[in-house]
Amino acid sequence: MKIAVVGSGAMGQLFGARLALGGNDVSFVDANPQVVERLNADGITLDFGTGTTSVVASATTAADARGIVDLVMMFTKGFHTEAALESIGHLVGKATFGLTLQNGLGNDVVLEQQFGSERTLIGMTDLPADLIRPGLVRTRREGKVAIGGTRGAMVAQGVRETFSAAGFTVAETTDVRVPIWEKVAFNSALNTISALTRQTVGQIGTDGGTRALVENVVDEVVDVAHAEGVDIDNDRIMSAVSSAFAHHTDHKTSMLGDIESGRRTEIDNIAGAVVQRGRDHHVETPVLDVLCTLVRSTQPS
Ligand SMILES: NC(=O)C1=CN([C@@H]2O[C@H](COP(=O)(O)OP(=O)(O)OC[C@H]3O[C@@H](n4cnc5c(N)ncnc54)[C@H](OP(=O)(O)O)[C@@H]3O)[C@@H](O)[C@H]2O)C=CC1
Ligand SMILES: CC(C)(CO)C(=O)C(=O)O
Repeated sequence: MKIAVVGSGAMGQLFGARLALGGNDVSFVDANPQVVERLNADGITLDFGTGTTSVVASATTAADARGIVDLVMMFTKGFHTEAALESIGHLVGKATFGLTLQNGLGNDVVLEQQFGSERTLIGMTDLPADLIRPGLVRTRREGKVAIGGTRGAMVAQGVRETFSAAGFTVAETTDVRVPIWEKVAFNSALNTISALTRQTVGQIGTDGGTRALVENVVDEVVDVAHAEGVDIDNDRIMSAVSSAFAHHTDHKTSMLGDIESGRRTEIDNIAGAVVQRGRDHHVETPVLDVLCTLVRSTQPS
């Protein structure tokens, strides 16, 4: 499959490298010319903790990217998706699918403007990626992806098979909104708390205070999701959280990474989007309200 990964940071490099190692024709697109240069010069090395794997990479900025692709995989931060999609319009043909596994809510709406609802694929991943430097990503093998279509799951089958063939664990799902919202619950808790306390995922798990806060946030997101008609499950979310505490011990969440680098966070795409939907449904989210306010006041304006 001919795939353009748009946004070649931690996750773009992880997924693009694994899909390339799986035999796909992957090109990387990024807004930062220095990232492009490093990827072309050094390729990408994935450090799984138990060993490393390397692959050559072909990267460009959007303006230099050429050729219609089968799949555009979005891995910018949520607030950059619209501009990034506009810049790669020339790679999109009538048969091109768009896929987002970005965190947060509302990514489907942005992709549908470019690909139409028939060709928009949405989903989630709980694989972690830490960008040590462009071309070196620390990650883990434990984790999965879930992929579905905004207009039903059938159209997603071919893309799911491509991911399976590249060695990803692809979760079975009848309603892809469920894993997306369950991941939003997970991120609303772990990403905000890590961003504010500067703790790694493992440290949040060993601190009784932050562990309790995680449970409060998850309860609130579950209430909002149920009000939206999405049947997410508190026990399943807490089990994913426990697994991250055990396996993703040293991982700094992407929101903590952003705070440490003085960059804007995805607070409005993740926890802020839940608060907004809570308001729409008259569901109170007092803990999330406080966390959102604190993260917003911590990030650069
Ligand atoms: N890191 C993780 O462990 C996980 C992250 N996610 C989600 O995946 C998504 C990506 O996260 P992550 O990889 O960590 O983010 P990064 O910030 O590492 O990577 C995003 C990349 O996109 C680039 N970019 C910005 N604007 C554009 C544009 N217009 N066109 C092309 N590229 C652009 C950025 O450049 P610049 O830096 O110059 O802005 C950066 O290189 C987020 O939604 C995140 O929540 C999901 C699961 C796990
Ligand atoms: C914590 C993690 C890795 C969950 O998989 C994540 O989604 C993030 O860092 O944004």
